[in-house]
Amino acid sequence: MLRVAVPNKGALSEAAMAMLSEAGYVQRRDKRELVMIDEENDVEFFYLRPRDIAVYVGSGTLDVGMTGRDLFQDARVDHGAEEIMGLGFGGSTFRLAGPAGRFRSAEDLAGKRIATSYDGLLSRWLEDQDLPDVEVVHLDGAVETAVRLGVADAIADVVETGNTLKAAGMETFGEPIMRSEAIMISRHGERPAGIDRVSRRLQGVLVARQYVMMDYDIRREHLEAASAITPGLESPTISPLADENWVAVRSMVLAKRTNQLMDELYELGARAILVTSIHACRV
Ligand SMILES: Nc1ncnc2c1ncn2[C@@H]1O[C@H](COP(=O)(O)OP(=O)(O)OP(=O)(O)O)[C@@H](O)[C@H]1O
Ligand SMILES: O=P(O)(O)OC[C@H]1O[C@H](OP(=O)(O)OP(=O)(O)O)[C@H](O)[C@@H]1O
Ligand SMILES: [Mg+2]
Repeated sequence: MLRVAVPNKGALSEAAMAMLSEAGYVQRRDKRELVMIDEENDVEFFYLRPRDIAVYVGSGTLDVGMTGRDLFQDARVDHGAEEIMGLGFGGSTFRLAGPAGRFRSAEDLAGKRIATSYDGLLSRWLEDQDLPDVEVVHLDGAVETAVRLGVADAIADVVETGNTLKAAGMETFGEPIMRSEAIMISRHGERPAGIDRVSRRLQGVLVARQYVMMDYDIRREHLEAASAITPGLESPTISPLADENWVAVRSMVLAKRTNQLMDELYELGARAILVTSIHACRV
């Protein structure tokens, strides 16, 4: 049975469970359940702190897990586990910040104290910088308050909307240290049985969320131009119509481009343009 780690709380938890449900897996209904066996799919889910998931997978105790890329790199278990796919949610940046107007670039950090909950990530970044005498101050959370309370001069933290920083009178400076999203990690070495099936299912969810199905009729002489507008993932499906001067075309397109593509196709002469959502798919 494949053993999969899922975030039990925090920013990634609900989206991770929603994605697994969409991929056809049974998820826990009660927050107190720590393990959930999905007999039919031969998978066992363990609900764990997202920060600990890299440790379980990295040590080989669990086969795969969902966590944040920033948390994975922070755990420094890169020899034990590897990222196998991005999951398209939980996006954030990991950035330096300080009191508004105090720092202009990372170079201004020489001799300063930086508070963070991600010491592994910050220390690794510092190793590549030429910044003498920087002290890393570990805090468990709410690091935005560290400067006001005098335990640090700057912070390095997760920034999504930036609202938390703003409310604390802080602003970011320098380039982001990293860009993160939820990822799937797998233990190194021999690929656990069943892992390809799980990742194919999740890939299917990602595609079903991003794409829609577009159908339209077009005169044969415009088919080539229309196919160039909607090339599909592999190539569009072309079906004959009763009127042999016309064909029906079916193609997957990016949902966010739907209206733009319909405009272009209409102007080319396409008619009866229909868009339907994709409930599930395997690509
Ligand atoms: N707005 C956000 N706030 C916090 N984390 C976010 C946000 N958006 C995405 N994330 C991601 O969620 C993960 C952090 O999750 P979580 O907040 O559960 O961890 P934590 O801060 O270590 O735990 P806790 O807050 O329970 O102490 C990281 O991968 C982070 O990049
Ligand atoms: O840019 P924003 O959208 O405001 O989000 C980022 C904030 O959210 C996280 O805190 P969290 O809620 O996890 O609390 P914590 O600091 O105690 O971990 C993170 O540490 C930032 O404080
Ligand atoms: Mg947090």
